[in-house]
Amino acid sequence: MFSLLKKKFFSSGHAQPALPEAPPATEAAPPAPAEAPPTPAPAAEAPRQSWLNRLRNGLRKTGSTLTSVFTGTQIDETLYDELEAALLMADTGTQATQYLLDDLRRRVKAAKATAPAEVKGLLADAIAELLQPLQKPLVIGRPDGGPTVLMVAGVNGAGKTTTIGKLTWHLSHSGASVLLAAADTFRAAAREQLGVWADRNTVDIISQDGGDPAAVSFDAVNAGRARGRDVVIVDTAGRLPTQLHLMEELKKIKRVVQKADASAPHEVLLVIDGNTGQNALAQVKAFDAALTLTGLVVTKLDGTAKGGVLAAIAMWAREQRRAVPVYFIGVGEQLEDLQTFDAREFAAALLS
Ligand SMILES: Nc1nc2c(ncn2[C@@H]2O[C@H](COP(=O)(O)OP(=O)(O)OP(=O)(O)O)[C@@H](O)[C@H]2O)c(=O)[nH]1
Repeated sequence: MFSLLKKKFFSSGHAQPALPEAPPATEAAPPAPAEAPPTPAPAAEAPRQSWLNRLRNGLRKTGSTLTSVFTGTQIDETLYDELEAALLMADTGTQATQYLLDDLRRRVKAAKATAPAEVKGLLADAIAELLQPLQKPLVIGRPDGGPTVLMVAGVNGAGKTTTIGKLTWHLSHSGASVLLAAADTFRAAAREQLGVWADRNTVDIISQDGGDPAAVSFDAVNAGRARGRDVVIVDTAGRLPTQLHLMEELKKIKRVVQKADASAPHEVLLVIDGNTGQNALAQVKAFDAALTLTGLVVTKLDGTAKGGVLAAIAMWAREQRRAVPVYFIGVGEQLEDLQTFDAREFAAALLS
């Protein structure tokens, strides 16, 4: 699931996350490690095939309109027109739609395709190729042994905290020790929610009632280094890009994290709700302008009719001439519903 640099991560079996040291005043102590583990079977044991089935099911609403285009008998302008409408309906956006149609026409010509069913296969190839640059593993571990700091942002309800909880679980079971920072200092429920994930995973959490989110993040990075943690994950409060003061707060968190560790944050991740389609793309642009994102997590691809947004994001990243990988995608609320993004699997699931 991750590309883990440290040797110890490759050892067989699951390293137990280390117990935290005596907690400082601001820290909520994790419960006894005897606490029952969160949910079902470990991801490593969850067959990729079952995940692919869930992905296919999740994308059915998006895919059914697209695949219906290929039920005719001829490859003609009507087919391309219908495909254009279907791609736009799937929130692929005008640029990516035009790009895919042009690319598809070239592929159809080169393959001398004569049946719509062949065109469907060629479209899957075109989508997979467009999405390919989004596929990249998240690298955890630093040559100097310091913690990899992940800063996580997004609008309210996008799935940040849940994603962090799932990632923590996956990381812990890969042998990485994690420390969480509850940088939403204003909403008690948000801290509690992160605290539940910390409890479930038996990892320590730096949290503060009120106060400055940047200060909590600063403390967490220092604590992560002092305690030899492999990963520090900073959960920030949800915000809209239009809330300029809150976007300034995010920038400040990033700056202050940098003060605690000049090479951090090593990843600035935006969590987006795949169900929000083009709106999610607008969020990517706005958060990127404020923070320079290094990666994305797309949640709630279960039951969405807007799965084409990944193509729109790929097109945007292409224009930026920058890799902004989609490290993970989510198709549900269970631990194993968050998995790495694979361009070809996604394209195949979309058109299955
Ligand atoms: N169906 C589905 N639900 C999800 C997925 N990921 C997260 N959720 C749910 O989305 C809801 C919001 O998730 P949170 O993790 O609380 O979102 P957040 O971004 O931290 O929200 P704020 O703290 O308000 O900013 C929760 O009910 C999650 O269980 C997913 O992939 N699919």
